[in-house]
Amino acid sequence: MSGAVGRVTPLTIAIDGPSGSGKSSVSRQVAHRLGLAYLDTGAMYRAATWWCVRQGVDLADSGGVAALVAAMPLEMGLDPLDPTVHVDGTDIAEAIRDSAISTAVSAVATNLAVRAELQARQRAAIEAERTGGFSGGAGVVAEGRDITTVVAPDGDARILLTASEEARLARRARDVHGADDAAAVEATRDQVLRRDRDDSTVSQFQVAADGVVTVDSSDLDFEETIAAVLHVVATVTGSAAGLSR
Ligand SMILES: Nc1ncnc2c1ncn2[C@@H]1O[C@H](COP(=O)(O)OP(=O)(O)OP(=O)(O)O)[C@@H](O)[C@H]1O
Ligand SMILES: Nc1ccn([C@H]2C[C@H](O)[C@@H](COP(=O)(O)O)O2)c(=O)n1
Repeated sequence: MSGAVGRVTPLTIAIDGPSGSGKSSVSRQVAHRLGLAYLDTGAMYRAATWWCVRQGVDLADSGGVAALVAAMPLEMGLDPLDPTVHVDGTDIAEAIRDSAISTAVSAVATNLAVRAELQARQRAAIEAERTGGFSGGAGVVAEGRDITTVVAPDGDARILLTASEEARLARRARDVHGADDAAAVEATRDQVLRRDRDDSTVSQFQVAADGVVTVDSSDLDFEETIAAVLHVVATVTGSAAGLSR
């Protein structure tokens, strides 16, 4: 529980961006510091992919995949300090980060019926946080690729978090390979750039939509990026909400 009970106006903060831009790590910290819940929508697409692989469906079978995802018993835990992902009672938080899932996830995320199903669940989770849920009604930071544009276009703050291709590849290489030398960066290219190419066929996350504020983290360190996002939240919500919560 965030201790946010009794606060007046719930906040929905929507953050989109390409792979490696820092959405997940920055959103978690922003949510924690503001006493909000944290919704990792990418984890939901990863969970759907894990579930389909587990059930043995061919990911190219769009009808089969859509039917499985429609019935997927997914539970998302929205504590920013300990976000959890369970499907059918199994904790899959680690399994969905496997490189096999990272490689396959775009095939599921570009299935339009899957998107409609998960977007509906995401809207429901956001609404639940505006009235109760983990945050006690304080609200949520939801991040992904289509949150500012499709899932929460009326969000109180909408941010596109970007970074140069070079910065994103280096960050992901350090995460996955523990180094950002040329070999590590090359080995990361598919998981960052090819995935972004595939994912951008169904979502718009490379350029900010109308009313969405861009934060470019290429030359910012982690703390500076969090501060920049908090500053945008405080500015666009028209109060000190983003700083005092
Ligand atoms: N401003 C920053 N400066 C340096 N490193 C950063 C910055 N922001 C995030 N990072 C680091 O970059 C890595 C990738 O960040 P993160 O996983 O949050 O990106 P993402 O946009 O959610 O990626 P994906 O969509 O592929 O899951 C993490 O190790 C994170 O700590
Ligand atoms: N709102 C979203 C969130 C994620 N996706 C897709 C794009 C990614 O390939 C995949 C996993 O996301 P990640 O954990 O890397 O942020 O899910 C999407 O299409 N829409």
